[in-house]
Amino acid sequence: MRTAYSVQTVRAAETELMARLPQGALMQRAAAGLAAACADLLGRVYGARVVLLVGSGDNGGDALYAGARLARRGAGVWAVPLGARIHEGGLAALLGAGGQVADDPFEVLAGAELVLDGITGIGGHGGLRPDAVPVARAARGSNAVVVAVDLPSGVEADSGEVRGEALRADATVTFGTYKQGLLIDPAKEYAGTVRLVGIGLEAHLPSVPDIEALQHADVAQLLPMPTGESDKYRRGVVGVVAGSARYPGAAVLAVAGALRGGAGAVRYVGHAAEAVIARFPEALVHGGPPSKAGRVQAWVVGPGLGEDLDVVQDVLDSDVPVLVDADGLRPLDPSALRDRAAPTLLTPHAGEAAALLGMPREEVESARLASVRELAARYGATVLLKGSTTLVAAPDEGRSPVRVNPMGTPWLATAGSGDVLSGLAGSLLAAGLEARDAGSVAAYLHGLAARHALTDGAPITAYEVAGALRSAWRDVRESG
Ligand SMILES: NC(=O)C1=CN([C@@H]2O[C@H](COP(=O)(O)OP(=O)(O)OC[C@H]3O[C@@H](n4cnc5c(N)ncnc54)[C@H](OP(=O)(O)O)[C@@H]3O)[C@@H](O)[C@H]2O)[C@@H](O)CC1
Ligand SMILES: [K+]
Repeated sequence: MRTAYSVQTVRAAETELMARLPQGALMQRAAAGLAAACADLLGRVYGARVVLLVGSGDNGGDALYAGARLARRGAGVWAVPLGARIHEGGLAALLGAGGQVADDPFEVLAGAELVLDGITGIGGHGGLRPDAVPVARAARGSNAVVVAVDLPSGVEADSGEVRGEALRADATVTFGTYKQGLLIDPAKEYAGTVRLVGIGLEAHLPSVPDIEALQHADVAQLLPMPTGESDKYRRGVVGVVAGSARYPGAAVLAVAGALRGGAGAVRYVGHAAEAVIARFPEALVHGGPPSKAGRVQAWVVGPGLGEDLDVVQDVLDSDVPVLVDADGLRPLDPSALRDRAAPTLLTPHAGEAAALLGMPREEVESARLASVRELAARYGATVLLKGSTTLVAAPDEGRSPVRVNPMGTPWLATAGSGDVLSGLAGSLLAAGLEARDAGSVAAYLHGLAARHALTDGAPITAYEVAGALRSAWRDVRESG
């Protein structure tokens, strides 16, 4: 599991730790780890040409002290000051070690092998300021390896947003813990390979992180596996209420996802039974209503329902876990959902989330973490907010971290892909996973399947993603 903390939590832990250490000790630890990572990347430090982009805060200080360490080992190091102030101790250390302040930033960048981006870290807001933009572009356009100090400059540390221009790094060396933005797109894409340097902060961080991301081994542990005693009912039956005469395809795609989620059987209820059976003879089909269709261990309701929304309440009246997606999200009443005894999992995209919260879509997009937490609290449901980084929050007032999906790909923004995801997550619910696990494991497998399907870099269809779920599952199992 990869975990991350908000800036507020990091600063509180830092204050606690600093009170026990001599002044400046923490920054020295950070700089030592940073210099060691740079030495690894350079291979040979002696004679290497290093440029430091230095902002006005401690992030610049880290860069200057690391630069001083490299200069002492024989590197040529030039600082490019980009803030109204500069960390004085760091600058003195650099100059004392034989480093210099660059006369012409563009000239030193043209010959650089390594650039340390210390413009802003957790204290930065908004994109790069105008005077830093041409310098950052020159750094990116050079042949140098760009290493971000703590975070790529120009990204939002907490939300992972990039509001203006940011400096794309080849690698990021982060201190004490991952910052939230390092796990959330688009900032995550700017970070390159992330290396975590321990500075003793760990012991002062709360045991429950603010956010977490599953990795292969976590998913492998959560995947349902049949045992010798399993029959199809013990493995779970998932009921899928989806599709309509107008949108039969949504039913086919949701069933395709459900068949590959580990449940023992899929029971389809709705007006697209012929289309479902034509593609999947193994599905059990019923005309409806869901409450008369026979026992299931979890329901999926919503994809492609169109206007036929009475079934949503019928399903919510059941006493088993229910996943509500797409059209099914329209008629939801928060207090009725909060009163359900069994878990509910909602899977909106940003537009649907905005409608559920009664706010403009842009507000959800610009505060996705806060929005998913708010939705979960208000509706008393686990919420999976789809997007470039899918987020999953439980309705427990922050007791469990928000899960972020590290496996997304922009190729998943394709028609029907959400229908596959809802069938898959519902199947995992029926197989016995908790709602937060079902949602986050489904998002992970779905993203991984898209990557498997994308073998030749050409566009993929939702149906192909469903088909690749088997190889995604195998990939996870083999590594677990
Ligand atoms: N916490 C820890 O445990 C440890 C922290 N450490 C390090 O300290 C870093 C945090 O340092 P920090 O607090 O001084 O903030 P930092 O990111 O350097 O920014 C400072 C100033 O930049 C400015 N500024 C703002 N936005 C900007 C923009 N878009 N573009 C340009 N400038 C912008 C703004 O000042 P202004 O110019 O507005 O006066 C702001 O006050 C952290 O990331 C890590 O590297 C480690 O050494 C040890 C352990
Ligand atoms: K930085």
